[in-house]
Amino acid sequence: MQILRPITSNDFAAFKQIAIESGHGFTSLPVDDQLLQDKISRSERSFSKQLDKPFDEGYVFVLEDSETGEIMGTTAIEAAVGMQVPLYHYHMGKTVHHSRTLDVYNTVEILSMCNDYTGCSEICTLFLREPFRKGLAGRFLSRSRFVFMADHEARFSDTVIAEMRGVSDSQGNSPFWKWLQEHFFSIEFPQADHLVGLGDKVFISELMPKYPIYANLLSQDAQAVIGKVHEKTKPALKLLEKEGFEHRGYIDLFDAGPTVEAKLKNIRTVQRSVVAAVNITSDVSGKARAISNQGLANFRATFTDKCSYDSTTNTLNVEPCVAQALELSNGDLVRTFTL
Ligand SMILES: CC(C)(COP(=O)(O)OP(=O)(O)OC[C@H]1O[C@@H](n2cnc3c(N)ncnc32)[C@H](O)[C@@H]1OP(=O)(O)O)[C@@H](O)C(=O)NCCC(=O)NCCSC(=O)CCC(=O)O
Repeated sequence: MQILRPITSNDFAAFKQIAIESGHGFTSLPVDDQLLQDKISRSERSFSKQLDKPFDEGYVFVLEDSETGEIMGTTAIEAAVGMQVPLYHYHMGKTVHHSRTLDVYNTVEILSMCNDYTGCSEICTLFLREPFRKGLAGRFLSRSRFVFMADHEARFSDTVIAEMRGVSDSQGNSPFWKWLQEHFFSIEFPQADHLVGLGDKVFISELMPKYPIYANLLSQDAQAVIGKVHEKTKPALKLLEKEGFEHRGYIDLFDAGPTVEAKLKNIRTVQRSVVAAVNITSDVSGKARAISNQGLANFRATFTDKCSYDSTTNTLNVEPCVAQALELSNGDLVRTFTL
């Protein structure tokens, strides 16, 4: 079975392998042993903290094949972003240049730097290793975060964002960054991206243009990637759009990838999942469902067709192997949704 659970220090080697595979532009997973270890320790502390509101917790999950022990992928949730180190975005607005005398009316797009998403929760670090990108695993990995958030609502903000990886090539060249580099910075995109991944963002406030930028003054190549995602990130965006996430004009400072947002309570998986009592029984089969045990440090979730939901009794019938994998006993409550 494929089990989603909190990361532990034993997962370090697999986590590092995922950081290597994720490549350039995947800011939240730099290949840096100390940083990856720190992320794991911070996650372990976050899962065990007693809290009634979010601050700077970071929850990291891994998807494990319980038969082989192989780690298939990872994902994470930041409880509240920008609280320790400022979180910057460009917001795309419009300004109108109008001359009645000359009968000229031009609408120009303006990029203004802001910290508008400070305090929001962020889903991030979604990565399923290439051999496993088939079937329902990717969908499960993305959507399961929302059931965790629904079950531990007080730990998160009511607004959830996702910063989508923007366009860059296999060498890590980003057309948007190239323009910024030429005019304001002298370092390469992978180095800037790496510094941000390490949390070292001071250089942004030191070197970033201080005034709003007219988008039409950027190079054509830079303009073309504003609000666009990396080819490999299109499935991740599609999954979020199906959940109701929207792009409201915020983009990443460096690669111009879109940041999308949704209210936690409006996310489709939150709305459509149900909390049901478990009935452990043999020979059950039905539509594939995701099931979580609603735990915190002992959070476990899986997806299976060895289950069936009875809406009249609000009961989820599951086979013993499913109950065992999720550490469930008869009558325990689970959150479940159809995949
Ligand atoms: C994102 C995942 C985990 C998704 O897994 P899979 O690729 O197996 O998913 P899938 O079920 O095959 O595809 C999901 C949905 O995307 C659609 N889809 C597939 N390819 C597409 C394309 N090129 N353009 C548009 N849509 C596409 C599928 O039809 C499906 O929609 P239907 O359901 O309608 O059939 C994976 O692709 C991955 O690891 N990608 C590389 C890493 C990455 O870039 N991660 C995001 C970084 S940005 C980030 O982490 C923040 C965002 C976040 O955390 O969610």
